[in-house]
Amino acid sequence: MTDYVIEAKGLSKRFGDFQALNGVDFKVPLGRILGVIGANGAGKTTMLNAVLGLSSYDGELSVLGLDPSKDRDALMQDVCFIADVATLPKWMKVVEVLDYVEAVHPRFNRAKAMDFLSRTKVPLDRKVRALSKGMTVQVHLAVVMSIDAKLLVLDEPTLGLDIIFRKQFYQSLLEEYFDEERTVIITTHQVEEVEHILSDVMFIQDGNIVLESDMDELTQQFIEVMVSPGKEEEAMKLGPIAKGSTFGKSTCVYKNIDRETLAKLGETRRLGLADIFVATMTGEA
Ligand SMILES: Nc1ncnc2c1ncn2[C@@H]1O[C@H](COP(=O)(O)OP(=O)(O)OP(=O)(O)O)[C@@H](O)[C@H]1O
Repeated sequence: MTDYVIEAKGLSKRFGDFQALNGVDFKVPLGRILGVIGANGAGKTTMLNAVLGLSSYDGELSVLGLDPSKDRDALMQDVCFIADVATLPKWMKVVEVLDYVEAVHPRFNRAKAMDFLSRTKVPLDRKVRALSKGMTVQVHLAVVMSIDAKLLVLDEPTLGLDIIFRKQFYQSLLEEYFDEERTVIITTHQVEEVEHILSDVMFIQDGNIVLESDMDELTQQFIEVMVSPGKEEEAMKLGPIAKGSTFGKSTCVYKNIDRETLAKLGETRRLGLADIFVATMTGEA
């Protein structure tokens, strides 16, 4: 077994003429919660599908020491995932879904799933077909969170869920599911809701990884300055990575420039993940 849960080298995916993933290299260590952030169509799902052995790819890829393109069955013993299109058999009642998973998956903990569902309004005797969109996702999450897996991949897991459940979900993911023996990968556009649980982050743009960092390090690196009148020229000389304006004052975002230097230009503040993402991708503060 390698030290990394995932190791990718030159990982590529092409759909006809279109290069969806462009020879990316990355490593994901054990015991981390990685957020994969990118605009629509950036290549997040394409990357996760390769990791899960759901699609072919070029390049080298090892997941839990296995080759996902060849060893998918073995891999699925230790990997659990929820795709951005949550699908469950529509003809089954919720309780039958639990019966089914219990019968086929040796590491499924039914009591845990029941506990999870007891915090929702999902009726166990209702057919999946008759559940609301959010309830279907809740059932799906209850199932995957109750399987003892080494790698959990969540592609837009909270799509269609109300804000209260979304908060509860991420809280229980952190407090009840996650431990240092597991690794979780999450993609979501609701960056503000996950940033407090992430240990690492990866930004993807047009099939390339444009940033990879430890969360703590990342938030230390970026500082926004609301530039005081008369300091604009000085501010530009320090090479901001993004510019904008707030209340008629210009704002600049800097990467890796110490706070004391920047404080001479105006009021400074650290940025959240969403702002760092926008500044990095668009050059706008
Ligand atoms: N089966 C396919 N055939 C052709 N092109 C595809 C296919 N699947 C994905 N693509 C293209 O690859 C690119 C990356 O898609 P992907 O689904 O990985 O994006 P994403 O980052 O997950 O986006 P979103 O946030 O919108 O879900 C897109 O341009 C998409 O149209």
